[in-house]
Amino acid sequence: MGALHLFAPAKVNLVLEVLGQRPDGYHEIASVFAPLDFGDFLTLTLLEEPVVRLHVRGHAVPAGKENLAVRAALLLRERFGRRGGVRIDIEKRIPVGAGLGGGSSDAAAVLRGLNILWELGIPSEELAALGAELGSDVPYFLWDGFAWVGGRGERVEPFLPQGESPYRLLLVKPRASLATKDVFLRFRSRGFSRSDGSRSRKLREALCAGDWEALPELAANDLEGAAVDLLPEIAAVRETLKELGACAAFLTGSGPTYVGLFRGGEELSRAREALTRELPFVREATMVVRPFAGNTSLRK
Ligand SMILES: C[C@@](CO)(OP(=O)(O)O)[C@H](O)COP(=O)(O)OP(=O)(O)OC[C@H]1O[C@@H](n2ccc(N)nc2=O)[C@H](O)[C@@H]1O
Ligand SMILES: Nc1ncnc2c1ncn2[C@@H]1O[C@H](COP(=O)(O)OP(=O)(O)O)[C@@H](O)[C@H]1O
Repeated sequence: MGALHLFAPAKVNLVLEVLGQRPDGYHEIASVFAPLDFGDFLTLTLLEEPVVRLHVRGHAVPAGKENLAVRAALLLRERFGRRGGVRIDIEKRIPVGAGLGGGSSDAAAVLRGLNILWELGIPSEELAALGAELGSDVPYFLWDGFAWVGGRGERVEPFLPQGESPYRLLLVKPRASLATKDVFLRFRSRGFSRSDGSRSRKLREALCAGDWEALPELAANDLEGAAVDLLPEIAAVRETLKELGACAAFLTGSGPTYVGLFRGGEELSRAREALTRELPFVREATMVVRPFAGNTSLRK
């Protein structure tokens, strides 16, 4: 029986703008997503019995049908009627409910992997539509690289920044997690101001022109006020990152993980040591700038 090893990267939102609420209740966003060299590892092993089994090491995640990776496999089986089953092993390194997109990345990896192992030949657009049924972030993870993302997450426009990022990232998450839904609800009920999408467009243009200096100025997240309302202690994380030499500190996704951008390795090491003493999850990472692989990578 075949097996496939997959890397499911974490993401950060370099800019996250909320443009308004849609008739379906979701929010229209404009965002720049960047993939990291840090993520989960998955192994998919085909089984003869028609079952989907899950084995997880590392951070605790929901078992069974609540798990997005399992849901991705069940969705494919239901739509494409495969007889066999699959065992999904996840080495869960991305913290859960962190704004780093871990569950969505696992689900996308399972969609990509089973499309290959079960020889389904699903074209990338159709796979992305299936992904959107599982979660707003899933379509992004079916692509490989930086992307401008719009709609509720289903509009994914990959782009290739020029040159290499001069920054190292420090990801810092307090013990508590935040549910995306609660953060959007708070955003609405507090009437936090909305954006017009120009920041995301500007950042995409700057990175495509190799202007990495624009990143610390443009990095921002409209959900930050709502996340801080729900978890006031995270405001201190931002301040500490700045005091420790980050050239920018911003929230990723619906939080509560903060991203510190560092130019120098020494400052980053000092910040990492200082924060590790206080907080449970502190991790260095790099944004992965690589050529956009395009549709064909999904059909391999
Ligand atoms: C905000 C973002 C930005 O990357 O990040 P995360 O913090 O979750 O990573 C995402 O758009 C999140 O995507 P995802 O985590 O897949 O969300 P979903 O499961 O689809 O939605 C969870 C809930 O969040 C709200 N939601 C989500 C996305 C969106 N564009 N508008 C919304 O209002 C809805 O209430 C929905 O029921
Ligand atoms: N494989 C999985 N990995 C992480 N979270 C999962 C997974 N499957 C289901 N979930 C659930 O999805 C929700 C969002 O988790 P996650 O994707 O880690 O956060 P975020 O959307 O903030 O990036 C959590 O409630 C978590 O319990």
